[in-house]
Amino acid sequence: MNPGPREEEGLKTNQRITITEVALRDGSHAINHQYTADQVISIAKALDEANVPYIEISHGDGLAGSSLQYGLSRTNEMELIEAAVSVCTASKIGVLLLPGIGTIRHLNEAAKLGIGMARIATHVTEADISAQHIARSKELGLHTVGFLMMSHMAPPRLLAEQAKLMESYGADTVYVVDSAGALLPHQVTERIRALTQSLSVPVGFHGHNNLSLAMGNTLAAIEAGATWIDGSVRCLGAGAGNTQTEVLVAVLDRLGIETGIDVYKIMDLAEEIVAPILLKPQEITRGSLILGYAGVYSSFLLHAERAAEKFGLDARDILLEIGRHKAVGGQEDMIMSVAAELAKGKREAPV
Ligand SMILES: CC[C@H](O)CC(=O)C(=O)O
Ligand SMILES: [Mn+2]
Repeated sequence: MNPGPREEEGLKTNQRITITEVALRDGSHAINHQYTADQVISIAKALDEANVPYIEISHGDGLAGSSLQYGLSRTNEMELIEAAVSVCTASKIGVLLLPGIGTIRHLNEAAKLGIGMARIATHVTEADISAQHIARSKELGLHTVGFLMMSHMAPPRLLAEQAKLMESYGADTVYVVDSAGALLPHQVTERIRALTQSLSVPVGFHGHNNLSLAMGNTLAAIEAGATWIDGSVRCLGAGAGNTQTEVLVAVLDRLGIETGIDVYKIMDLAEEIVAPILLKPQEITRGSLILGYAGVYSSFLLHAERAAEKFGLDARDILLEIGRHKAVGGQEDMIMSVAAELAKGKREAPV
């Protein structure tokens, strides 16, 4: 399959990378959490046939995210998880859980459906709230991942301390998560290195493409020692989306880095099954670019666009203000209040 010479310099070619496909979870943000069971079945089946090791399925904000605050799911996520488990033979289904949004009860329920992985996500400086959930996930026999969101907001040393906490609670892998797509390649390198130097467990990377750096950052992460990588077919994810899985698989194949994923099959499912369900192509629009520029949560984009329409504002002004407030995941309600304040200021400004 590999068509030509490999550019191996700098990357270890004997590395094996484990890919987690997130289009059915992070991609849920991009389609307003409107997945149907039929869509999930056809995507999961095709990912399984392409031999993708892990497929994450949950509301975009993790288990139990379906709410007025984060957006209501069209289909109960447990139904989606069950449907995906029933059609997968090679791929394992994973879930995302943000302690406080999802609870141990939701984790137990998902485990009963036959998942193989749970990723426990916290803000980058709040790893301590993951202890119980990581411990329970381990008791359930799941591959357990600590997922440190908004990693651009912590310097490498602090990030490594937080990762170490997750490892001490039992995490099998810890991820650097560039939720805002704000990290630059050298900052990814520094962060991944800080983790690989202080942890005994593998390190992962989850990128967003708001600054068009998802692929570059992912390669920097791999070069710095990350061996667990997230991708989304057709970039289907929050903001400008994630590292595009089918492209990543092809690039890694050219580099001689093993993923076990069938290059043609992952391309075909991207083109034939996922592309038709996109509401619009995952482009870097001025809105998503601002997310990376201002360091704002990628999943805030559609909320900010709605608030901009409601208050007659430019979504970029709202997102810049949210960036100044250093809002973290879970603070979606701030978007409407910030927009209301900006609109008030605009009305009251002297003409
Ligand atoms: C709100 C959860 C979030 O979408 C998780 C994630 O994928 C990220 O932080 O990038
Ligand atoms: Mn994400």
